[in-house]
Amino acid sequence: MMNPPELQTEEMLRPPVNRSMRVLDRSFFNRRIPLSAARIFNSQNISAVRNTLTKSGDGLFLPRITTIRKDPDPSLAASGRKCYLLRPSLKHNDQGSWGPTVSEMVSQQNIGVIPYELEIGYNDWTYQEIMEAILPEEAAEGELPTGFTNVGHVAHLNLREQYLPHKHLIAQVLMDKNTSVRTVINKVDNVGEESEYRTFQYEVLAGPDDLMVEVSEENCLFRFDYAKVYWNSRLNTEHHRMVNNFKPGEAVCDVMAGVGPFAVPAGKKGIFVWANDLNPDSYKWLDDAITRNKVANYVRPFNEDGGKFIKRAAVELLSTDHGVKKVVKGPSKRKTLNADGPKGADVGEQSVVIKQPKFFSHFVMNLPASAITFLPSFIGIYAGPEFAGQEIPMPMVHVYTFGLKGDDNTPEFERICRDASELIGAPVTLDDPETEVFDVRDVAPKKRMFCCSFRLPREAAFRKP
Ligand SMILES: C[S@@+](CC[C@H](N)C(=O)[O-])C[C@H]1O[C@@H](n2cnc3c(N)ncnc32)[C@H](O)[C@@H]1O
Repeated sequence: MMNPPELQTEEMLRPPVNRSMRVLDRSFFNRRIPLSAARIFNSQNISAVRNTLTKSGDGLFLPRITTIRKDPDPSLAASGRKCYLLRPSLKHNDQGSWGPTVSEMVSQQNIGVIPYELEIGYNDWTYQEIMEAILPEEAAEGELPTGFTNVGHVAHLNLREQYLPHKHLIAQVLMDKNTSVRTVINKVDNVGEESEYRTFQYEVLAGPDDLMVEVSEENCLFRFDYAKVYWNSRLNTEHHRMVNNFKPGEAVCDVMAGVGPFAVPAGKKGIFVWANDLNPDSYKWLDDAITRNKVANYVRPFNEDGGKFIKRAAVELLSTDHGVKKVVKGPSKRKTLNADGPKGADVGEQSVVIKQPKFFSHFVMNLPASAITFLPSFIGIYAGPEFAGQEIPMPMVHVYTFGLKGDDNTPEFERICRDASELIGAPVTLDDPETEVFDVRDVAPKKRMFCCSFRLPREAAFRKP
């Protein structure tokens, strides 16, 4: 472990640089750094010495490096003697570099100043620091591939072209530095972006090709094969926001439910959800999540095309009798004396049946690339003879879509409402206080994901074919 002689100590406190490394060589990062240390004569004084030297700025400041160490002399170390690492510019053999605090402590015989060789290695550097040391120079300009999404034990990278020659190296360091990561994958092309089930093509860069993951969201546990179904951990805030719109006892139709990140947490809140997805694998893992999270009383899975499901579900809900028995607390104290008990007595718990409503209060369609094109399915949704004479509350429709990113979103919001109006054949306008276009998140430099929520216009819902 020889240091290049021209290196100054300060430089050695950064990881050594090797931009031609292709296979991870952890030992390359080992260094012995000549420093000085304060030998603490009285072990009772350790924290006092450390506090004084930290305050005066004479201590070594290097994140993650322990500055209180065993004395380098083995016989002193054996008797518990410690030393405190000092700033690199303070040299044990140059009293002129000590400064007033160290000089005074030495003259009072609190400390001695001794040479200390600090051994430092791969484990002492962060992922970021190692990336800066091994990736091409542009990396220093803040272009580091630090962004990855964690799905259970899988780290999912989407590496830019310039990093592809270093992909295995990046993956290995990423895995070393994140103990919960067991497999690192990289998205290989954009074909998956447009795939029917919103899955993607990937290559495994490190660890086993095992994408069976377990993730937790909103206190619900999901298990699924990430290679076969859609999941995006970055949507958790949006899932939470949407579920907050639903009230216990309401019925919700989740038209493109995936493995259930809206449906299952909503079920836990006592909301009746009919959750559908066209992908048989999504259906399988949605069903699994329903059982796993014990929401089968509230969430029912379906596996068909969303466009057809919208009308069919509306009709079937009307003729479905379903309820959930629930134990609720009665009023805590009796107000009057009656035959059942004395005044002031606790009436305790009682069992009630929460009936599934006959009409959906919300329809959710999260398939931003094309969900808006499913809006014509709402035309005439309540025009069938089975609905005649019913008093039907109009549902809220929440449709996700992509749009252009700009400083002012208003033109894009208006464009989305215009598209929705055209497709549904009735006005959807921002003048209606119930209409909202919510800015969900950035998906690319010029692309954003929005959610357009509006009350289904009656004229669309009752229009005869
Ligand atoms: C963007 S994902 C959203 C999944 C889930 N709602 C979420 O928030 O994570 C879109 C889902 O729509 C499903 N899908 C695609 N085409 C569909 C269709 N015609 N009918 C129903 N579901 C469809 C996909 O399989 C995928 O699970």
